[in-house]
Amino acid sequence: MRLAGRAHSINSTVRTLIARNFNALPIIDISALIQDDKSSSAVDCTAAELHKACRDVGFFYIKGHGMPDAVTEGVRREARRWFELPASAKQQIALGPQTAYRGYQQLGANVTRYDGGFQRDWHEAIDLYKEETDMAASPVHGRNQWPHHCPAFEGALRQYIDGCLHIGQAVMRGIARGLGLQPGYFETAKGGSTTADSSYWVTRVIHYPPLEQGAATTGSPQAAPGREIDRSVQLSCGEHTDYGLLTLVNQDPDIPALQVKNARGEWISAAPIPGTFVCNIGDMMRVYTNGEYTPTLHRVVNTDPSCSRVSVPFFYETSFDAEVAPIPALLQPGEAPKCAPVRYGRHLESKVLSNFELEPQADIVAG
Ligand SMILES: N=C(N)NCCCC[C@H](N)C(=O)O
Ligand SMILES: O=C(O)CCC(=O)C(=O)O
Ligand SMILES: [Fe+2]
Repeated sequence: MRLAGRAHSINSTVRTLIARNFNALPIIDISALIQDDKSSSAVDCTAAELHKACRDVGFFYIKGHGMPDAVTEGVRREARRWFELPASAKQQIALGPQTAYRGYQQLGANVTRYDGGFQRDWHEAIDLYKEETDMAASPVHGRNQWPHHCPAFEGALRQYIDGCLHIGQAVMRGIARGLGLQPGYFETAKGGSTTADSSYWVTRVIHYPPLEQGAATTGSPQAAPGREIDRSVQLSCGEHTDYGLLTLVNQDPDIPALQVKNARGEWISAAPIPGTFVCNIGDMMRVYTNGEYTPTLHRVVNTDPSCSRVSVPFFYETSFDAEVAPIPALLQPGEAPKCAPVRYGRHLESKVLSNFELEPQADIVAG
């Protein structure tokens, strides 16, 4: 566990820079958190491992999460079948401003900001969020477009989301403890409580076809002015950090494609390990910890021309209205917060509204 007298923040910044030269991602068994064994020293050990992983890497695998393989595999299998449907069937649940950005996005519709320009992501996906009917309050509020015509897929997704909410809450209890806070800190946080019920969760069901032969996947893309798309580089998903608290990635086995950037700028593979989720912290954790935990850049590059990959990341987030600010108990006496408070919902809106190309591109062949 963390001790009360903490190093001055300059030291902690230096330590973070050194420590972020990781070559591999830690694997953390969270079974003690899932069992919620309050008295157990196993919970303290797990919390200490989470603390080190969040501070030094920002990414880790979790095992012992209790979600049966049948659920993680089932949702990927049903997703794969759904993506094989004809484009016209998939377009019936197409997303746009009128669907609160919930539903299907075809190959190339998602873009990632890059040094002032934009780069097209080579994936198709279904985006779902916590349902919120007060549509006037946000452009992302609305109902989901569930794949109603595939009841097995819809059922698998709902079961998967319930399970992920439970795991997300348990891991956040461990992270709170690792920070020296009450385990339920994020559940009762002053700026907005985050529980399995209140989390403004997101899930993306993603299909990554192989990259086109000869596509450039390395090198620095040209900065493009305004919203111009840089076509010199093709990545399955461009380099980014996630927007909220905690991401859980359920990925196809045997296809290493997710890559995590260390402080030397090297890409470290987050290759699939059966029975685990890859976990990472998002932008809100940087604010809560006043920069001690920074979200790690990552990208997806599916270069194997014989493999098409499915992943189902689940984003466990704060409530939509949460006012996220540095946690006072984590500051040194007299230390001024350096991270400005953020309303999570506003941050999410700004990301989502810049993620889609508004005009369909003639050079994209609908999958
Ligand atoms: N909900 C989350 N975190 N989604 C992450 C997607 C990252 C890619 C997106 N085009 C972007 O530029 O952010
Ligand atoms: O597909 C993956 O492995 C991760 C995708 C991702 O980083 C995201 O959607 O935020
Ligand atoms: Fe991500």
